[in-house]
Amino acid sequence: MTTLEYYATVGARDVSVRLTVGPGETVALLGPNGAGKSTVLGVIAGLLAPTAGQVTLGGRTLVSATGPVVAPHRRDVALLAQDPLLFPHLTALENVAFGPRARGVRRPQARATARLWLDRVGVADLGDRRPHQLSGGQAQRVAVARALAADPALLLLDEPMAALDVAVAPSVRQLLREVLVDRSVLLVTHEPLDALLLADRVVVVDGGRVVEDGPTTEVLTRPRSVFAARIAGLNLVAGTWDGSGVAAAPLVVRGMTGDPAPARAEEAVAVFAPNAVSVFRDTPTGSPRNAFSAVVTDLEPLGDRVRVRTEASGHRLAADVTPAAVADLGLGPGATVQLMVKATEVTIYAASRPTAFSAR
Ligand SMILES: Nc1ncnc2c1ncn2[C@@H]1O[C@H](COP(=O)(O)OP(=O)(O)OP(=O)(O)O)[C@@H](O)[C@H]1O
Repeated sequence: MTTLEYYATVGARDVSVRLTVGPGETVALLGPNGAGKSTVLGVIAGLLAPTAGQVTLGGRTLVSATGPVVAPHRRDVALLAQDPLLFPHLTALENVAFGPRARGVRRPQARATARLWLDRVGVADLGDRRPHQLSGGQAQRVAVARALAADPALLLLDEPMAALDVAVAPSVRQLLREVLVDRSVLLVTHEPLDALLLADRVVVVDGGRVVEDGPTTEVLTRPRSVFAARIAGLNLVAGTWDGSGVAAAPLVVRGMTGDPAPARAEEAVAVFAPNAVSVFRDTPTGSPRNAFSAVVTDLEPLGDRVRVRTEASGHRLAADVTPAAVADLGLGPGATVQLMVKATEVTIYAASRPTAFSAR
């Protein structure tokens, strides 16, 4: 169990991130496309050099913009990507034994370790197969065994379930839940379920900067960024607290202030669930509710409801309605609607951000 301390800038990509992974902690790194997640993994794995800052693992400097660099294979870091990337000419057992062998472990012992790991990941009977004789899920299990057989101080997971069949992903996710306990892990994922089930803490990056960093349940139940709100399935409008609502011109969203309460003129967010939003074709008169004019962009079935995605003056807002309402209102992409949400359904809190890191 080791601590990763990362603060590094990759100038050419305008990615400047500070994060830590504590001993035995799994941290999910989330963010939209192009946010900088792969850049962070690349710096840790030794594929990219930072232009400022440094990365240490267990107190050992892996890379620093000004100092020496530890070669990638000596970093004590294992990477599990969405593609298992097994050596095609080696059997599953030999693939798993490769890590211990590379560390100088003798062949019989490396094979014994590999057998234990294949058993642990549920494919003990597939040791003699070559990668082309394995299904996607089996190959990813072997890749998990290979990453862990080397007993790395830090495990990097890059969308580990993304390439798997939806029927197989849950069992691999469950396997990771078991084997990641007490390991230091940095997990890049687009899947909220991965973050919820696997991560102790979530770091959200956007535009090359950290915009949120906190315990998983805290970030996903009380998001402060549009991205975290989206993966948590919540609507979020960010703006300025004007004393009675969050002003995000031209919208003003009124609601109940939560903790931390915003100060006047301070950045604040208004958060509300899609099932709290009602959809109308015309504005009901005399309503004390929040009302936003919006255009439907997309409809998605969601259990016994339909999620209606809309754009309201540059804000993406979702409403969950019944299929009957979709038919009655004639909803479809391009339809103009009025969204209504009661102030009692909206929580407003200050959007204090993690301190920005700008080593340059
Ligand atoms: N090979 C590259 N050369 C130059 N710029 C790059 C390269 N790869 C990524 N970038 C840029 O670096 C920034 C961060 O990209 P990065 O790939 O780290 O994001 P990401 O969060 O991993 O995105 P995704 O979820 O799409 O994989 C983006 O502005 C991107 O355009």
